[in-house]
Order: sequence, then structure tokens, then C-alpha cells
Amino acid sequence: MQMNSPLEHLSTEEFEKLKRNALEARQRSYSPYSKFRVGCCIMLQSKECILGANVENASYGGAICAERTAAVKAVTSGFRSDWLCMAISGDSLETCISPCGICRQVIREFASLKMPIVMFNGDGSKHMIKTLQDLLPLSFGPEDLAE
Ligand SMILES: O=c1ccn([C@H]2C[C@H](O)[C@@H](CO)O2)c(=O)[nH]1
Ligand SMILES: [Zn+2]
Repeated sequence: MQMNSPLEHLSTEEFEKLKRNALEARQRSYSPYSKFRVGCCIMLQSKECILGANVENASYGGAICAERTAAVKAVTSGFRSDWLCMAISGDSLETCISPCGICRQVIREFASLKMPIVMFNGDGSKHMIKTLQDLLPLSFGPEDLAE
């Protein structure tokens, strides 16, 4: 029997690509302090993928999460919009990690509140899917600054 993709608008192959990229993105993580690797994949409407990983700093507060790395890469590659979905993965086999508060707000600047965020465990055998709206209810965004 043909398995359906867990995400509407994505084929099974596209969902696998999203997962593979989120997991592979961890390879570029620079996390010598926390030893906590995170990978992120933003899939555009075109199905092109933009990857990010967390980048830490000896001045610990300078750490940048995987999600913000990917977001800034997308925006500076010319993609301020048309984000179809996002996926993240840590290394834990038990837990599906979810984006921190700062990243949720940064994602909010560019993504639709309906955008699905897929949270994978370390080997992709488990996932959880929430929309940005689920993760950041009653959010403040660019439209709120317009009079
Ligand atoms: O969703 C998350 C949570 C944490 N981190 C990073 C920040 C830091 O480098 C390390 C430990 O918090 O993991 C991410 O990249 N994304
Ligand atoms: Zn974050």
C-alpha cells in the first residue's frame, strides 16, 4: 500500500528529502561547548532546501541556533517568503526538539502562521508536526506595526 506523506502538499519523496536534509544539516553544527548538535531545513515552495546548523561561540551568549542560521541564509539568498515548511533535528533518539522562543519569533517574521514545523528525533524515526501558530500563539508580527 502507498504510504502518504504526513504533510499535505508534500509527496512521500519530498518529505523524505526534508527529513534527510534536517538530519544531515547537523554535520555542519559548530557546538563544542554544548555538544548539542541541531540541524534545520527550510523547504521553499519550489521544494528547494536551505540548511542551517547551530553555531556557538566562546562567548556563550553569541550562540546562534540552527533555525536562525537557516532563516538568515534564506533571507540573504533572496527568499523572504514562500517558505513551505521547516524541519529540525537534534541528536537525541528519544526527544523531538522544538525551536526556542527567539527562533519562533524570527521565523514569525517571514513564515505564514500556517507553516508546518516538523520536529524529528535524532534518526528520524519519530516526529511531531505543529504549525507556527501552534508554537507561537497570539504572536506579534510585521503587520502589527502597520497603522
Ligand atoms: O531548537 C534549538 C535548541 C537549541 N539549539 C542550539 C543552541 C545551542 O547551540 C545548543 C544548546 O542549546 O543547541 C538550536 O540550535 N535549536
Ligand atoms: Zn533558537
